[in-house]
Amino acid sequence: MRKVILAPSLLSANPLDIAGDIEKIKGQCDWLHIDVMDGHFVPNLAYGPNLVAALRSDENISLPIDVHLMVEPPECFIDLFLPLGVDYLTVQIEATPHAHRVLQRIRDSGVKCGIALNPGTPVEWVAPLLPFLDMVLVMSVNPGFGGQKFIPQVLEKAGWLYRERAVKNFNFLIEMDGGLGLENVHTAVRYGCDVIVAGNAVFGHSDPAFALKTMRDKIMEVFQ
Ligand SMILES: O=C(CO)[C@@H](O)[C@H](O)COP(=O)(O)O
Ligand SMILES: [Co+2]
Repeated sequence: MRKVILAPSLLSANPLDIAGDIEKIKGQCDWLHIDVMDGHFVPNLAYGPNLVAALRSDENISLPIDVHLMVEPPECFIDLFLPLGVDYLTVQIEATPHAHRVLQRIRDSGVKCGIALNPGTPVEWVAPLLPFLDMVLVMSVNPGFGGQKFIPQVLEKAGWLYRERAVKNFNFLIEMDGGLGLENVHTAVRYGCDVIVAGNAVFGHSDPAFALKTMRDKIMEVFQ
């Protein structure tokens, strides 16, 4: 059985009580997913290094931190995050002509590197990068906002990555982000996803820990 990682997105947490929301879910999740938005690559603004630093220095929070940079160009911003003790730093492939160089810099700093693909970006774009990647993030909504509708056509990208990884013996994780919840989490896992990001389905629920536990149960059914 594959280990499936649940990574709630703090974009949908209560901005006035992020620590309180993390306290509610920390027994039921594996990572924390943090969205960074620049108002340029995406039409929204969200989170930055100060939140990441505050989370990392909080002794009550030991969960791995997965930072999703929706900023252009990422090479101008990665140095803000690399010294903070993040676990994964993911950049969008559409945001730079120098994806390989950016990934190398992330890796050289001892941080795991990921590349994200918008729904309209062909998955083959990442093919030359696969040997150097720790994670591929398949966006299942257009980036910029939480609470959007899942785009099912992206599932095939996860399937392609899963097969490519098996055939060529690569090590990257396959992450999916956007519009995921109780009704489709099992489908994403069936297509090969290892990391499930969910914002609205978790923090929009009256009991976020219960929402995560129910997602976990749905995932378990895939392997039975
Ligand atoms: O990167 C993004 C949005 O750009 C995500 O991480 C969202 O935060 C996911 O939220 P939901 O679609 O699960 O509500
Ligand atoms: Co994200």
